[in-house]
Amino acid sequence: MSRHGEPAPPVRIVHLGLGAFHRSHQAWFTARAHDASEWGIASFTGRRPDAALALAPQDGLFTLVERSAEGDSFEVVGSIAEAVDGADTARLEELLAAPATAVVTLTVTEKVYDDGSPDAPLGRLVRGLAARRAAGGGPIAVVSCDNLADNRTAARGAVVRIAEDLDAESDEGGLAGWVRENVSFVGTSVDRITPRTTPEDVAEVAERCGYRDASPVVAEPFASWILSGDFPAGRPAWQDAGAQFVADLEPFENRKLWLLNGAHTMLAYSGRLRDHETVADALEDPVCRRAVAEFWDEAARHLTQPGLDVPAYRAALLERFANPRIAHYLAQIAQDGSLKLRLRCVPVLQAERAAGRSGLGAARMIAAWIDWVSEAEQISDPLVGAIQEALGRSGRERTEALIRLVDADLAADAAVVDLIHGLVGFARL
Ligand SMILES: NC(=O)c1ccc[n+]([C@@H]2O[C@H](COP(=O)([O-])OP(=O)(O)OC[C@H]3O[C@@H](n4cnc5c(N)ncnc54)[C@H](O)[C@@H]3O)[C@@H](O)[C@H]2O)c1
Ligand SMILES: O=P(O)(O)OC[C@@H](O)[C@@H](O)[C@H](O)[C@H](O)CO
Repeated sequence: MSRHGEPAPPVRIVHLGLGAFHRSHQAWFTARAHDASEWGIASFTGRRPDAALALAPQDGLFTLVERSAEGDSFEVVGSIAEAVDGADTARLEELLAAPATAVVTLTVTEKVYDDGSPDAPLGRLVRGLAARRAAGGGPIAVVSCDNLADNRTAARGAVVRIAEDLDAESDEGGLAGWVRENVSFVGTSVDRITPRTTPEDVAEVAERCGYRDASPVVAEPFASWILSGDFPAGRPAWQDAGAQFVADLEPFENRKLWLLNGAHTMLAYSGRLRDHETVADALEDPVCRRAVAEFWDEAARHLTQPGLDVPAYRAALLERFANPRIAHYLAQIAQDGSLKLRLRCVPVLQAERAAGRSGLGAARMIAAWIDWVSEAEQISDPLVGAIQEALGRSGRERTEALIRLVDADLAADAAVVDLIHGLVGFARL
């Protein structure tokens, strides 16, 4: 794949976290805008250079395979003008200092918002913002596209904290104040199921398209992007591809995080315990499906704002999850569970308890996680050490220690601990 000498669109967007989802979502929305020729993306990898090494030789071009239950369609996406190794902080700082750069987007995974080390993505971003301040590059928008509740506040909090630390170390100071005045943090709810690309996908693109793409991306046809916030230096016409701009993001965010991501997490743990590999497999199992429906009933009681149309959203989710041609592996979704439960399950459990109900459906999700971490050969989680320590205990005390890693208040509520302890084992074969 190559641009055959045609120029890439000029870089006006910097992205951190060059993964599969960024390409099926923000890069695709940007390529679909009527002003796409004015908005190129420089996309930086996170921990490893691999994704940049695969894309750079093909001029940033890649194939999006849109996979529906009926078949695949193929589209070359041209919005990534540069694919860069995240370790190249000189290029990042140069681009962020440039007044033409108007937007920074992030898909760095949920746990990275708690990582303030200088070489983590947000540390790099803050050094880039310092370069922008020094160069007089002007205001800019930072758009978090990670599955976090109130991701705008999470991004702002993390960036300002790191800027304050830098201020404390420097003689000049003032960076945190500059960030507060010049960086507009935009909140989003993002949605497009994008599993990891497999070698079979690479082979399929070669066969069906007649060219070699080292790094295609596979996604479902559905795509949604709901945004809230200002873009002081402009943005692409993402609405052309269906993006929605709203004043109050929270109801949409909760609907997506609780119903879609919550169901994913429930299916991941209950499904793995019952030997299923993918979301579609687990959904066919009545035990897993009942657990999802019960959790959804609880979540729906707290999704009452007009316009959310929860019954239609649930029906659409069942259809999306059941797509037999999307192999979305439960093992991938199961990663970082302590953090994901906090976002996808705990708010529903708390809301149910506050309303005087048990929260049985949400409690089941935590019970399934406890069972899964007890059995898993490998646990990928920012709290893996503490999880292992808790697993060394026994009985109710063990359950309580594991719940504490998800939420300290829940662990302090004896009725919740008893409820979850009694549910452990519900999904085992
Ligand atoms: N895949 C999806 O269906 C989907 C849908 C909606 C939202 N999201 C959001 O996008 C995020 C990324 O998803 P993806 O499928 O592209 O994953 P991915 O693994 O393909 O990409 C994640 C990117 O973040 C970087 N990263 C991860 N952990 C890091 C760390 N500790 N330090 C530095 N960089 C790190 C990786 O290097 C990579 O560039 C998710 O965590 C989620 O918040 C994903
Ligand atoms: O991407 P993660 O690992 O945070 O979560 C796994 C899935 O629940 C998630 O990626 C969904 O597929 C996605 O949020 C759908 O839009």
